[in-house]
Amino acid sequence: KENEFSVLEGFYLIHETIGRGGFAKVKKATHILTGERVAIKILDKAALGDDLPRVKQEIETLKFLNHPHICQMYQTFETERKIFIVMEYCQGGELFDYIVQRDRLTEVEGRRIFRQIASAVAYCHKKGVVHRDLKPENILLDSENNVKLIDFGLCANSTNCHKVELETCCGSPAYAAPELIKGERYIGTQADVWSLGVLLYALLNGFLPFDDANLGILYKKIQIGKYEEPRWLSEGSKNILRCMLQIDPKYRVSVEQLLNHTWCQEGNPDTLPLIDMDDSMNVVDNDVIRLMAANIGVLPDLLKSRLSLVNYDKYELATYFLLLRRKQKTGVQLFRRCGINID
Ligand SMILES: O=C(Nc1ccc2c(c1)CCNCC2)c1ccc(-c2cn[nH]c2)cc1OCc1ccccc1
Repeated sequence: KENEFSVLEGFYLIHETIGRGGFAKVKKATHILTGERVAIKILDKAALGDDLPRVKQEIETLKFLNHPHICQMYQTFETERKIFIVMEYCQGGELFDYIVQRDRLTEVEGRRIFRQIASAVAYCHKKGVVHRDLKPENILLDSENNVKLIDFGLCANSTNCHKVELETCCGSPAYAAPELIKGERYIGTQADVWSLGVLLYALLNGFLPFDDANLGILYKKIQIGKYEEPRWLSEGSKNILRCMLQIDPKYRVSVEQLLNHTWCQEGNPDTLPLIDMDDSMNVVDNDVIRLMAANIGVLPDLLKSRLSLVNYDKYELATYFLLLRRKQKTGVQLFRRCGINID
């Protein structure tokens, strides 16, 4: 029996299991060349059964999403029995646990988290991707409690995601939009905005706007769309929640409009990555290329051309991404001094 990790040997050191999703196991690992921590999502093809297309869908989608608040995919491996997806390390765990530990977030903290989620979703919508399963369990946090959106297994990609109508009813009931649970044809971006409203409500209150153990009653509550506004909610937060939790999708705001809502703009609008992240993606970072080329012993231009074939089964691409993240985190000076010692 081939050791299931032999394909990773020499590239990654595998550590303990940190989480088990539905049909995935997530292990802590180290990217050997840079020493950076990563998380490796391991899926057993046989156990996946007819969920295999969802995983392929997630991999294809993550290939063209590059955003600081979307969990970055670095590399994928496939053996005859397993699929390995090397992901960004999110040691803050699930947003769900973060809220539960605090009962509910303050308005300042809730706004910071919500703006990061909304900027990631706005970026996806601009790229023609609707997530369709937005909920605290699908939002992880990194070591600085910054948001990392995960699980694009249910997402729908299409060039005109703002217009095309989707049928498949999916996602978690408590976060599902009225039009979605009515089984009507719906617009994915509008359903995502409803889920964002349920998410913000959960962040600020610590409980759900529509909840019931009985699914039928829960659906009724969502369609009526009436929810409690606890006394601790500010006028601004009540207003932005109303903009998202409109039962008629025609009256619901878009994510772009959300980011410009006064409530979102309040306080010090910290540097939100509103610029289109892909510009930075297309312009290859020369510091990283020079450092890598020197260490690997190839000419920068050759390395650039190898990286430009952005197919994720290349170790160099993972190395490039991780060094780029390190530079973004540590700043240029520190980065320039760090050599990668390849013996
Ligand atoms: O790096 C990830 N998780 C992760 C890493 C370290 C630690 C924790 C969590 C919290 C538990 N205490 C130890 C610290 C990590 C990265 C990506 C993905 C991922 C990306 N698409 N799909 C899954 C999943 C991840 O995890 C799942 C998880 C594990 C334990 C709890 C909460 C969440």
